[in-house]
Amino acid sequence: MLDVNGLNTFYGRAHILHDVSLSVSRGEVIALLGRNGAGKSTTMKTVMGLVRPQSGTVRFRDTALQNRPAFAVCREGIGYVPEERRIFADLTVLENLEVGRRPPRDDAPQWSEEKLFALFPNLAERRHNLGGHMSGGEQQMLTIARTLMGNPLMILLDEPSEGIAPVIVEQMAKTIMALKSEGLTVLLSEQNLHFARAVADRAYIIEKGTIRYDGTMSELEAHPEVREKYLAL
Ligand SMILES: Nc1ncnc2c1ncn2[C@@H]1O[C@H](COP(=O)(O)OP(=O)(O)OP(=O)(O)O)[C@@H](O)[C@H]1O
Repeated sequence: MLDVNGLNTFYGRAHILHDVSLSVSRGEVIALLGRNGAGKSTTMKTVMGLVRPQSGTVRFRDTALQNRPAFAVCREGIGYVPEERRIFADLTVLENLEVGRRPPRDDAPQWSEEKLFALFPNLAERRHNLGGHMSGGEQQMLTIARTLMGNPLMILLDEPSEGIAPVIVEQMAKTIMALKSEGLTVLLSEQNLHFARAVADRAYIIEKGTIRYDGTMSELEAHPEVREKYLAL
């Protein structure tokens, strides 16, 4: 569904991504693993058209996306949840969701507020609360829920477990599994191998902007030396 090939991305003169290639098939949950500063966010931003690659291609269902602006990438059906949660602090939970509403697509799971409240019970209880009054974990859930209101075919989640309480991390893993069972395709970035283990089918490991490893989660289990070399354990 998503095919990224040979991406080279620079910030100014700093060469950040080196020939990054990865692919995600329909219905898969794929983890992009790596330590702080390895290039996970830059990979996502490049796919989303927020940062322009100097070379390489991004194809989504046979449409070339490289060098397309972010709004066009969203319109093709890719939703993006950045690391810094971007909720509207002075809108209620319901209003935040309404902002994300886009027309349904025939070939993507369709979401309504009620369906999302079933998936995120914490948000249901607080539907009339202001976004700014929610905890970090709830804001993270709200950002994901608002992205789903756009009825995407695929979502990119940048470090969904970062900076949230352990009990919410567990809920987050369950939510991602529920999204997968709805047929949504997911690419998530993580430093937390434990979280990735719980949700992902396959993983890529990135270090210094280079993909060092790819394989199924069980293959990664069988290679402790890879985990030790490239991941925070
Ligand atoms: N806007 C920017 N300008 C210059 N350098 C940047 C910029 N954003 C990120 N970098 C650098 O690019 C490299 C990759 O950063 P990136 O944010 O993609 O890493 P990451 O794997 O997502 O890690 P993190 O968990 O810290 O976000 C780092 O060395 C970082 O310092």
